[in-house]
Amino acid sequence: MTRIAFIGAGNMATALIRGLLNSGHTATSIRATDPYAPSLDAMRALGVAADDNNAAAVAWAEVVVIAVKPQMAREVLTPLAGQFTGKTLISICAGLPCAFFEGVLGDVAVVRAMPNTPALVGLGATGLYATAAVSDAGRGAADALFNAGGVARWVESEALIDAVTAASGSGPAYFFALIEAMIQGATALGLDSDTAKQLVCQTALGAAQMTLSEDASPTELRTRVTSKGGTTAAALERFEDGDFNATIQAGMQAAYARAQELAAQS
Ligand SMILES: NC(=O)C1=CN([C@@H]2O[C@H](COP(=O)(O)OP(=O)(O)OC[C@H]3O[C@@H](n4cnc5c(N)ncnc54)[C@H](OP(=O)(O)O)[C@@H]3O)[C@@H](O)[C@H]2O)C=CC1
Ligand SMILES: O=C(O)[C@@H]1CCC=N1
Repeated sequence: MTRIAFIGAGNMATALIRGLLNSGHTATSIRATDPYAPSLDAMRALGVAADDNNAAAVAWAEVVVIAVKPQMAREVLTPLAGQFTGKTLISICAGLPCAFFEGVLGDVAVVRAMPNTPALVGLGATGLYATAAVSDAGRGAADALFNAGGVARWVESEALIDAVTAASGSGPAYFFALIEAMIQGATALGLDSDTAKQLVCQTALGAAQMTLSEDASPTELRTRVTSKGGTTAAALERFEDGDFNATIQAGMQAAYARAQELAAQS
C-alpha cells in the first residue's frame, strides 16, 4: 500500500485521511506531521502515526501531501529541498502553482489538487493537475487518494485548478451558508430547529442527486418546481431582487482572484 505522509494535520488533511481510512487504506501506511499537539492527538486517535518531524515523514513516504496554509508553504518546505527525488508531492494549497514547488524543492514531481471537506463523509469533489514529471504511479496514487473520499477529475491546464477552487474547493461553504440561511428562515416560520435542519438538508441532497441523475438541466428542474403564480416564484423573485445569480457569480470570481493573489504573494 502506498505510504502517504501529510505535512499539516488540519481540517483538510483530516478529511482526506478519514476518507482514506474509510476506503480501506491501512492506518500504518499513513503518517502526519503538525506542530500543534491536539492535531497530533487527533491523528493518533485514528491510528495514524503523528509527530512534528517533517523531514522524517518525507524520507518515509512515497507520496507527500502538503496541507499547510499557502502562506506557510515556503517556510515549511524550504528545509526539505532536495528530499523529493523519486517521490510525488501532492499540493492542496490554494493558488500555489506547480512552479512554486519546483522552485523551492528542486527535483520534484508535483500534482496540484483542489479537494473539499466533504471528503470526510466520502462525498468530496477534487480537481487534479499533474506536471509532466509525475509518473503513472504518481498519478495513480493521486487518483486513489482523492477517489477514496469522493470523486476526482483531472483538468487539462493548471490554470483551471483556480476555477476548481472557486467552484468546489470553496463551494461547500457556499452551500453551508445557504443551508444556514434556510434553517434560520424555517425556524423563523415556526419549525423547530431539528425538523428545519432535517428538511433543509434532505432538500439539498435531493436537489443535488436529481441534478446528477435526471436527464434535465438545473434550469428545467427549477422550472418544474416553479408553478406559475405559486410559492416558489414568489421566493425566487425575491431572491432576484437581491441579484442572487449575479451575487453568486461575483463571489466565485472573487475566490478565483484570491487564488491568483495567493500565487502572486508566494
Ligand atoms: N479547508 C478546506 O476546505 C480546504 C483547504 N485547502 C487547502 O488546504 C490547506 C490546509 O487548509 P486547512 O486544512 O483548512 O488549514 P488548517 O489550518 O486547518 O491546517 C493546516 C495545518 O498545518 C499546520 N502547520 C503549520 N506549520 C506546520 C509545519 N511547519 N509543519 C507541519 N504542519 C504545519 C497547522 O498547524 P497550526 O494550526 O499550529 O499552525 C495546521 O494544523 C491550505 O493550503 C488550503 O488552501 C484546499 C481545499 C479545501
Ligand atoms: O478558503 C480557502 O482558502 C481554502 C481553499 C479552498 C477552501 N478553503
